[in-house]
Amino acid sequence: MALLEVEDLTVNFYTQDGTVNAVDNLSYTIERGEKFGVVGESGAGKSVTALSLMRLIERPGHIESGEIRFKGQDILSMSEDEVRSIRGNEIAMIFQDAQTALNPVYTVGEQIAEAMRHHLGYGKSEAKEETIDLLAKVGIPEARKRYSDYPHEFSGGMQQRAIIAMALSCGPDLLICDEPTTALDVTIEAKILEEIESLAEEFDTAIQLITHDLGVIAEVCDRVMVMYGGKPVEKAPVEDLFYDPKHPYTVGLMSSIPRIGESADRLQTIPGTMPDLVELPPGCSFHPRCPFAEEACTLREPDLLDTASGKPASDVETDHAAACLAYSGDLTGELDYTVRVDEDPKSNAPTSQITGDNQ
Ligand SMILES: Nc1ncnc2c1ncn2[C@@H]1O[C@H](COP(=O)(O)OP(=O)(O)OP(=O)(O)O)[C@@H](O)[C@H]1O
Repeated sequence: MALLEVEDLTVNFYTQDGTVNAVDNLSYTIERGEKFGVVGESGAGKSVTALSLMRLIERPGHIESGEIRFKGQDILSMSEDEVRSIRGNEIAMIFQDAQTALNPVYTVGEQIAEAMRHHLGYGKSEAKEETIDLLAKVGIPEARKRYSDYPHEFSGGMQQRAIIAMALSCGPDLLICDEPTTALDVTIEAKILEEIESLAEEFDTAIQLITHDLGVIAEVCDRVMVMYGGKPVEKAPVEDLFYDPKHPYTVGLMSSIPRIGESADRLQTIPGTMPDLVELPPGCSFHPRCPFAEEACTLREPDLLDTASGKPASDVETDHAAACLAYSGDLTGELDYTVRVDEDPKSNAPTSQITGDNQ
């Protein structure tokens, strides 16, 4: 049994402009200790998916259907008390904006110690010593002294480290990180990502890392799901995704990874924007932006298929799946792109360039 099994999750928001289908029939699994990336542009449904796992979707949002099984138990059918005992304890979450997660009126150390006392039943001095240990582990210098500092006395990077310490304080099995480094300087970003990765390894915590940046995924994750318009368009082990992307949207995302030393005007981005989720285009929702789109793409919505066999990903064991008519044999042309992967000496992340007639 996987640690987390999300099956056919559908989440809508009932707005004045109409029903926003933010997450549409989404399925994925995360194994124990696995680092799973979720990537896509703004509005793809990444955060709504994460909030659903913690059952934190509020009006006008509603989880319409699906199952979210954590260690085999369906989170969606649990009582509010049961969910509360899992939240922040077995499943922890780190948000982009650390400041909102720290309470300004308590010292950083007290907040973490309090979480430990509450969830783990530690005594006062035990919780304090454990907190100091944890602060040191996440890279806060002079942790004993900083224990009594208030959040405003910490820099942005330090605050984010404190949030990581808080999230890990109860030894969660799953850590959801939603854009954990977006608000930070790039040099601090790399360090924090390393920190998250090595701590997750030490605590054997699985990670669901949400980002719009494939470079961040390459640094940290084992497997990745690319989302577009509330649906997964590609799922693969990270290496396969980088060296052999199968969905044109993924290819477009890869060509937008900035490379150190490369001027911004040479970067390609995918023309167009995410469609309006109230009125999705017919057929494949990516077709208006896809350089390979044909008439069939405007008519038929592609299923997520195993790219090797063309069989539905829901029916077969698949390592690499994509939702594109190219894999069901419904396209007359080819997906004509080549991906060049350059190993960047300054980072572990491969970066890619797209060449080909259609780019
Ligand atoms: N409270 C809300 N009310 C109405 N619509 C919402 C609400 N929250 C999210 N949505 C809609 O759900 C869709 C998915 O949003 P979500 O925040 O999950 O995207 P995302 O991929 O996480 O993007 P970002 O990277 O900007 O956070 C968007 O179209 C958004 O407008």
